[in-house]
Amino acid sequence: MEKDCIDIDAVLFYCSMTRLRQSYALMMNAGCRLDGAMNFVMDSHIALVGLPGSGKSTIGRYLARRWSVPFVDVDVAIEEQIQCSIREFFAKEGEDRFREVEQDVLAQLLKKPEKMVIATGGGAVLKPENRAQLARHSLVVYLSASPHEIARRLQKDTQRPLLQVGNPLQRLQELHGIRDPLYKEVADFVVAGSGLSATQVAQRVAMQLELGASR
Ligand SMILES: Nc1ncnc2c1ncn2[C@@H]1O[C@H](COP(=O)(O)OP(=O)(O)O)[C@@H](O)[C@H]1O
Ligand SMILES: O=C(O)C1=C[C@@H](OP(=O)(O)O)[C@@H](O)[C@H](O)C1
Ligand SMILES: [Mg+2]
Repeated sequence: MEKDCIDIDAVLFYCSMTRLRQSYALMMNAGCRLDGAMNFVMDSHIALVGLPGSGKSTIGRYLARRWSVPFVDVDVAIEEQIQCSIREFFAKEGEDRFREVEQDVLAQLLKKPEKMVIATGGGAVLKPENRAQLARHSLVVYLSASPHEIARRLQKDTQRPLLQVGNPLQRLQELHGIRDPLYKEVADFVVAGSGLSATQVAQRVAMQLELGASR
């Protein structure tokens, strides 16, 4: 083994990437806006997972625009299929039936060859089949946010059936307890969003992916 042989190009490349990451992180922390995307080629779908209200739909739309790729919100695709709102469907058919439709729609989307940004529904990770499909066909980003912050964001929400309860914060804490390990299990990256604006979170996700993601 040639143990004294060092690939100087590799070392220099590593150093420059480290500097670039540090500069990028400093700019983010200083609240700089980066409107122009780096030359980022998506070689798989990018799927966002996280609790309802963590920002999957908002941030997914931003990322797709930034990278000029299609954006698909699984909840919207489900509503097109069921021809009514998710809230109505929950009331009429129940959560188990909703989960079956969700599984079907997600699997169809993940099979598409054109690479896109996908905002999943907060409960998509509950089925092991969905976690396996996500891990196989996409790079998964977990947008983590605290139940307290999400409860504040969704104070006026009437569309998320699971949160139409007397104490939405408590429900979010329960959902967090069950789902946080599942989000972490399936995620390639975790981006913590508490205390940040949606734009800041989106830029953090962009930074992570543009500087180092591939599957
Ligand atoms: N980081 C954030 N800071 C503040 N508000 C946010 C943030 N991310 C999302 N929001 C707001 O929270 C609400 C829910 O966001 P949404 O993208 O629909 O979440 P999800 O798709 O994960 O359920 C929206 O009103 C959105 O504008
Ligand atoms: O957490 C959940 O189980 C759900 C989250 C919703 O999507 P968002 O996470 O976009 O709110 C939607 O799929 C449905 O109401 C169920
Ligand atoms: Mg959503």
